[in-house]
Amino acid sequence: MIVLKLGGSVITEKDRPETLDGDALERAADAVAAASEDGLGDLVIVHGGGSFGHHNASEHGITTTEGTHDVGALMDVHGAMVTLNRFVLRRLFDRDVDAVPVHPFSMASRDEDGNLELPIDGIRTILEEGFVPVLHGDMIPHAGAGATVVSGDELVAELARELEADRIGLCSTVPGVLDEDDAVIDEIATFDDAADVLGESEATDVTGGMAAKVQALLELEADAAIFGLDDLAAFLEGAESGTTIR
Ligand SMILES: Nc1ncnc2c1ncn2[C@@H]1O[C@H](COP(=O)(O)OP(=O)(O)OP(=O)(O)O)[C@@H](O)[C@H]1O
Ligand SMILES: C=C(C)CCOP(=O)(O)O
Repeated sequence: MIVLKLGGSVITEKDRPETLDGDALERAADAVAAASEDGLGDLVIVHGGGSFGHHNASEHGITTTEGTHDVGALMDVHGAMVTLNRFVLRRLFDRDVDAVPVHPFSMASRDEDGNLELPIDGIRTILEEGFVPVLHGDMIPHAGAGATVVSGDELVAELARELEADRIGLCSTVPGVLDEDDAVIDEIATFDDAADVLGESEATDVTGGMAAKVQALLELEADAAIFGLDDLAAFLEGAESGTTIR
């Protein structure tokens, strides 16, 4: 069982609102299709927002904790993510990957403390029937706050826990977590290992950039990797890639 996130920073041009990075998305889809042909096993894909979602959320002042009851604002963010989801699905579908959409807004929620609840049975059935579920960062109903953003990284962590993933990969625009000299840090075992270099995204991002990613992955039992697009094929083939979070 592999849970893979295609970072919004990879598949979109994150600093230009609602602009796809078509070449990068095609390369990512090629890697997934090639690995699937070679008998990858169960795969769940989650994609982030990049220039879809983050800009809209930021304009409306919505984050993972600041919610909205304005359905127009909610649908603005959700609609952008659904649009991006269609682009991702189309590229996978064109390469004979049996990818199907799973929209978190319609199934997940947060309780009053902000804890994410993600019913997993439907996703399990999708996998058992041989499809590849493709989730995405989204808006979700949030008790007492209307609706808030859920990041792809939170979804990855929850899916990995619930599905007892063997491997977790976050493909981002950087080749891994970088140190102060921009060299890839091979391994991170505690937040303090990298706290000094972990920052937010350089582009508009309402979900916390690299620091939030590492924090979420450290809480998991299974090892996770953060790597760039050049390493996606190798990751799917089972190689260690980028930064391993233990
Ligand atoms: N130490 C670090 N090493 C690498 N990247 C870092 C570091 N600190 C901050 N960053 C920033 O984190 C970004 C990656 O996080 P980001 O959340 O943008 O990625 P993503 O998950 O691919 O995109 P999205 O959140 O849109 O899905 C990098 O582009 C960089 O700007
Ligand atoms: C709706 C939004 C902003 C999606 C956020 O997902 P992420 O890019 O994985 O942080």
